[in-house]
Amino acid sequence: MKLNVFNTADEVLASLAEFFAEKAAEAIEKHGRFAVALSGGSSPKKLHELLASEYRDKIEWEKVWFFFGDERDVPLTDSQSNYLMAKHTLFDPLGIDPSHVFPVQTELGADEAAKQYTANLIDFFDGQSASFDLIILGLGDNSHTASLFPHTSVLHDDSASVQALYIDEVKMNRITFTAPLINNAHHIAFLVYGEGKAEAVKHILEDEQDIELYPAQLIVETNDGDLQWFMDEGAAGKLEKK
Ligand SMILES: O=C(O)[C@H](O)[C@@H](O)[C@H](O)[C@H](O)COP(=O)(O)O
Repeated sequence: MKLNVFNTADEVLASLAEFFAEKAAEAIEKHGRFAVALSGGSSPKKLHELLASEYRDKIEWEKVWFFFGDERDVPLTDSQSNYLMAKHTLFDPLGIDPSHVFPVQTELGADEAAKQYTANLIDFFDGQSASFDLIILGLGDNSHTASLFPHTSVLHDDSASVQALYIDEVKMNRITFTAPLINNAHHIAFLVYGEGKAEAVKHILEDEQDIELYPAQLIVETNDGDLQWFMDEGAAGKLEKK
């Protein structure tokens, strides 16, 4: 696992954008496509905007396939939709072919949408266990990532799949990759900036193992995958070891 700590959020975003481009080039070179699962929330917005501007001509976007590590159970036209955020900040500015984007079909209802997404992944990965070239993750100040929230049943799901569940903390259904599905990726990148995340970062990286309290501890490097953190000094501020 590698910690990349920068002075400012802009430097964090620039570094992750470059990492995205490098992994895209490697994957396209190796197997002709780049499959990436995006994170929701607000942190990735500026990353998307950077990719859509500075990297417009530096990545073979027609060979990139987009998925979502989690989604809120809202219409895809709802301002809370992770898909809609990515559409506005990345897909539309780059003119991404909609057939290269896999929204969670929330119009089916959360349970059916999760089942359908799991089936979509099996199909996309030709019946093999889904192994994304890159999964981008955020970190909530309560130590959740994707929609793996504290004290929820999905934390104990050892299937590499997509699950739907009601999250009391946010009073809504969420659809989420399980930890094994995330951990099966070749590259996992946490994008975390701001002092508000410092406590959660310390819990994940330095405190005792307690996945019920700190679900992002579930995200680990596996044999052929690498895990990197892209943080600013604010988010890393409570770490003893940097
Ligand atoms: O759907 C979501 O909300 C995200 O996938 C979630 O896991 C997010 O990454 C964290 O909550 C951090 O969100 P911010 O980037 O807005 O702080």
